[in-house]
Amino acid sequence: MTAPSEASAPERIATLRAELARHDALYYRAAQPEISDADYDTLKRELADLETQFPLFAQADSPTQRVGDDRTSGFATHRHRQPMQSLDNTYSPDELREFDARLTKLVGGEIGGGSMAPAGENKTESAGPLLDYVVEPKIDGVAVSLTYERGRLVRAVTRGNGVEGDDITENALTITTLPRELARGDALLAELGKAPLPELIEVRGEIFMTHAEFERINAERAAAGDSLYANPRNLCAGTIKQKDAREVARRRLEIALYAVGHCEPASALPATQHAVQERLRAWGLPGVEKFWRARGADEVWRAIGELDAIRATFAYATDGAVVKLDSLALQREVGATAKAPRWAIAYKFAAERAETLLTDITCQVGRTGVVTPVAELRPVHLAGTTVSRATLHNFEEIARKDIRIGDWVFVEKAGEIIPIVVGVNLARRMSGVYEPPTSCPECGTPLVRIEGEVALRCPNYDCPAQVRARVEHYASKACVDIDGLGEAMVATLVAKGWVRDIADIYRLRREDLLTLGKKVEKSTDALLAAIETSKRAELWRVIHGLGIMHVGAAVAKDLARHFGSLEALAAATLEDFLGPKKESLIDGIGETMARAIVGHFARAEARALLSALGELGVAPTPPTKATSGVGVFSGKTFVLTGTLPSMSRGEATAKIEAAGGTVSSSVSKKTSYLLAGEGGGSKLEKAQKLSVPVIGETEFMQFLASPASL
Ligand SMILES: NC(=O)c1ccc[n+]([C@@H]2O[C@H](COP(=O)([O-])OP(=O)(O)OC[C@H]3O[C@@H](n4cnc5c(N)ncnc54)[C@H](O)[C@@H]3O)[C@@H](O)[C@H]2O)c1
Ligand SMILES: [Zn+2]
Repeated sequence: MTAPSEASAPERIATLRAELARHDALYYRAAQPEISDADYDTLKRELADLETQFPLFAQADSPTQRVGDDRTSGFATHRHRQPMQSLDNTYSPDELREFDARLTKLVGGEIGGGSMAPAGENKTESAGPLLDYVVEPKIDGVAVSLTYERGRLVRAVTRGNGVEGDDITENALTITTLPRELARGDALLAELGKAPLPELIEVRGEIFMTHAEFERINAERAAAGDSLYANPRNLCAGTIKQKDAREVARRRLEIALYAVGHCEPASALPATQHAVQERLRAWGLPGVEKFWRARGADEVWRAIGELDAIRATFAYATDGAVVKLDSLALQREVGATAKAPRWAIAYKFAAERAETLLTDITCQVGRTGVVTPVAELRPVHLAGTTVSRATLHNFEEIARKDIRIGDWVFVEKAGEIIPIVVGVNLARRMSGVYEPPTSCPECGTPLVRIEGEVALRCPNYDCPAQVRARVEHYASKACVDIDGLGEAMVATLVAKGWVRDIADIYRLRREDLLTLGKKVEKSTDALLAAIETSKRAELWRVIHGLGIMHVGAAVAKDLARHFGSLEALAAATLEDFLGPKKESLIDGIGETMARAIVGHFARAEARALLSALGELGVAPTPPTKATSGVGVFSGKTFVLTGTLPSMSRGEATAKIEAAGGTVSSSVSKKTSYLLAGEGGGSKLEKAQKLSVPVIGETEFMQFLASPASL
């Protein structure tokens, strides 16, 4: 691209600013970015370069000068005692060296003494003494500031615009590994007076979601026919901004702390970043997986290489290394710009990218008939694996990226995420337009587009692809769990014409199954026994197995608890789910879901299936009150009393229910635990009289974290 002239620069600058502002809103507020981080960083770099080149057009409120704003409506805002900044970032090793050179010059003669290596030991060309750094993984999550007063957690706030952020305390409290109280530190340190608890401290870190949790949620969504989340960072950002803490509790978020903002008294802090890390750990705060101490640019570079080599083994996504000056005194001395500290830099790892030929776009038909395009690629080596297929999400995305069969495309793999086609090499384009299919690749039925959805669907309930997926889902571990009825077996049964819907599983005949091969008697009998057992599966498993849109396992459990039978659920009307003002009457089930459920059972096929299942002897086991939930508190009944130190009753209730327990309002012999805070009166007496165990918040959190202690 040719650089704009003085005349055309203002226009390009204005375009870039508007584009960046749009992407900021998509990324920080909606948690639904349209472009990759690397593409975003490229745009931002172009703007920064233009602003340097044409200082006349530089502006204090340019996206290059401020922190992206994550504040959303519905949250109280809270001012940080010390601003939360962003980090300057680079993808270039040379710029990393420049960063070190700049700092070395800045603090030049002033360093010395104990922390420095003798000059003779240093093998680089740099003339000055080497600086001490800490190299940390850059966790790809959402920045958060926690305030502890006298050791007790009082608040969690997002970065917001850097000056003030959203108060997400209630949501953050669903993170089971987040300590409500700081530990008094290592006994030895405490004895030496080295880990005093500060009066007030703002601890900074990152809320994130592990790959495993991300995949669990996506698998559940896939099973429910919902669209998939793009990556753990976006899902985490969206989750932490949920308005209902119960929804947050359903997804397991985690946290790592790596820095301190404000601290009173300042003397409670050590003098270096590496010691801060150790101190945070001594206070019981989860820290980063690993950090490196490095002296000078060479060692920093080596540490970054080591991090890059092991970061794939971390449970969470990292998108770079953060290099920080170790001495806090020097950090203060070099200070910060409006947007980022001068004493730190993020070195970002570029997502690995490869170019290859798109040989075809095939279409997969899912359980609910949704047609998903898949890119078939000439096999290419990428981030340690051979990639021959990549997801294209939906047809709208193909149109937006203007992808055509026969194109040379760029494929990227960031972290563990499935490869995606990020764009087309237009210079090598040969072929014409791509037209999405108009009929089902499996059964030929014309495809339809449902109002308000981007997806194309095959509307044929008997479409073999949908039947296979439906039966597989019903028989899967997440549903009624019929051992022996996996993908291959289901495909065979459907191909034979023996199974045309879920109910046909219960019509399978032994003599037919025995024709499937020699020596299949044993496996046939095992399969038939498993099918028989599934007739008594827990109600929520059968509900989940029906494949109602938007209904995953968690919702199925709520429905089972609330309705108690398939018949009652199928007979429910919208009024059973929503009040006169469309407010939700059943926890966790909003309007979209309610409409999907009622709509599902309004279909003749769904009702026919239910009565067939009943006639064939399928009689799911309804939840009994005491064992309705799943989770560490399954079968336990709690009563709450008094004021808990760090959570409201609503929060405590949400946690208990999310873990499968129930909360009741009065103490009886059936009460498992009384969760008591300050000022619990009559309930406490009654519990003691009935010998109901009384626990405090700390024990409660311990139970949650390690159920073995129950
Ligand atoms: N794709 C998009 O549309 C889009 C839009 C806006 C921003 N972004 C991405 O976000 C970046 C800018 O966001 P940003 O201002 O949050 O900066 P950043 O994410 O690049 O770096 C700053 C953040 O890193 C985090 N961090 C993680 N580990 C850390 C550690 N060990 N020490 C210190 N901080 C650590 C902190 O939350 C800090 O706020 C862009 O460079 C881009 O990659 C993407
Ligand atoms: Zn079809």
